Amino acid sequence: MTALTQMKCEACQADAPKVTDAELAELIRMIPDWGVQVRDGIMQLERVYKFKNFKLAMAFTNRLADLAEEEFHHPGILTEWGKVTVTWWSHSIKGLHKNDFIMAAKTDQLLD
Ligand SMILES: C[C@H](O)[C@H](O)[C@H]1CNC2=NC(N)=NC(=O)C2=N1
Repeated sequence: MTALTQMKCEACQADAPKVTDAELAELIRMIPDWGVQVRDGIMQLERVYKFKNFKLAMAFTNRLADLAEEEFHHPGILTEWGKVTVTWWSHSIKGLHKNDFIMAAKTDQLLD
């Protein structure tokens, strides 16, 4: 199977299917540092990245913003001193799409 980081997001229409439980179980194993949260009934992927200071946290945030624009798929981002919380879900389907797993894997690559 192609690595998530080699894939591109697809345009996610409102009628696009959410990942099934089986797909979720398979995909979440590919991004072991990410957890699943449910907020207002919406399933989301979330990871907290730690940094030495605010400047490094902000630099990562800006790289993530560029990635989101490239893929036209956008995360929730909370940037604090030494910490960035990144949350991925698909607004159009109010849940998780394969795009979110692709973007989580590509977010991890920003650390390389
Ligand atoms: C308004 C804009 O079309 C939408 O927000 C696009 C672009 N970015 C997006 N990002 C995410 N995470 N989900 C979407 O459904 C989405 N759709």
